[in-house]
Amino acid sequence: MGNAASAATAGQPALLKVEVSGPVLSVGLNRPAKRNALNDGIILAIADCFSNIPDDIRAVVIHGIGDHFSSGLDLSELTEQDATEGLQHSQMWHRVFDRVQYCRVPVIAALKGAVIGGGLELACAAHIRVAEPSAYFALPEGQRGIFVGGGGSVRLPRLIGVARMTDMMLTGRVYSAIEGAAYGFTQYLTEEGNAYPKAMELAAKVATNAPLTNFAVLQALPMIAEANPQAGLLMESLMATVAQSDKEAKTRIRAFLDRKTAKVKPT
Ligand SMILES: COc1cc(/C=C/C(=O)SCCNC(=O)CCNC(=O)[C@H](O)C(C)(C)COP(=O)(O)OP(=O)(O)OC[C@H]2O[C@@H](n3cnc4c(N)ncnc43)[C@H](O)[C@@H]2OP(=O)(O)O)ccc1O
Repeated sequence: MGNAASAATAGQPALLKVEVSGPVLSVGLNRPAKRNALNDGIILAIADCFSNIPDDIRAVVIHGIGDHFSSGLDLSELTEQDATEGLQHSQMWHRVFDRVQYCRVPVIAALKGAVIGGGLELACAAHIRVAEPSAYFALPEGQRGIFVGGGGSVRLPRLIGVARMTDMMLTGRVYSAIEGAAYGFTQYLTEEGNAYPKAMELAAKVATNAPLTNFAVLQALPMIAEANPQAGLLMESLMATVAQSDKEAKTRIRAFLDRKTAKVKPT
């Protein structure tokens, strides 16, 4: 990867460890000594990385180097901010996490250890979340005297509901990996140490889908799900028509009919 923000500078390790594995881009938050706290440098590196996904990449895995996904906002950067700077800071995070959510290809988050505050908000912007038992989820903003600023109040209630997020924010309740799965925050719960390999395996799998189907799932489905039913059904028909008219769909359907492709079986 040639992006400047993720490159190591003057003896400092790169803030992101970016690796290519076939059609999958692996993006590791790389500040383990600070539990992958999100400072401006790492946020800008994420923006840079997600703005420059190479054309041949078909899926992205985001994960944390070390024992944790992320301890959230780097609190040492907040102490000097006034209200104007705070607003700019939060809106900068919004733009960056939007790049993750509206990424051209599916983004899978592999979660372990602390998934806290802004780290949880980053995970919310991914399309699939995979956790291992060490993962725990918390919003300690109330204890820090702040509010979520990375889009969490928009994305998290849509995943777990307003009531659970309210409880997390008011009481500082920490959800376990099992609760995260039960409440629909994560879609996969693996054995310890397996979240990243599982995320990479899933990424390799989604990378084999027709790009137009993945595009429809990432870009159209969220809008359809929030639209009024009539508008939603119209958008669905339009998207379905575009996808099934594509040569790729015709080739894939022909391959199934000719018994040249795998059947759908339970795993
Ligand atoms: C308002 O506008 C916003 C807000 C936001 C988003 C807000 C948030 O993210 S709020 C949540 C902030 N995070 C926390 O409160 C978590 C704090 N960290 C911990 O509780 C622990 O460090 C731990 C994650 C549980 C890990 O514990 P442990 O393994 O024992 O490690 P430590 O010894 O505690 O830490 C090692 C080292 O890392 C430093 N560190 C850890 N977390 C942070 C952090 N979040 N910020 C800064 N530094 C952190 C810790 O100080 C230690 O440093 P040393 O130098 O002492 O080694 C978004 C956008 C907006 O506009």
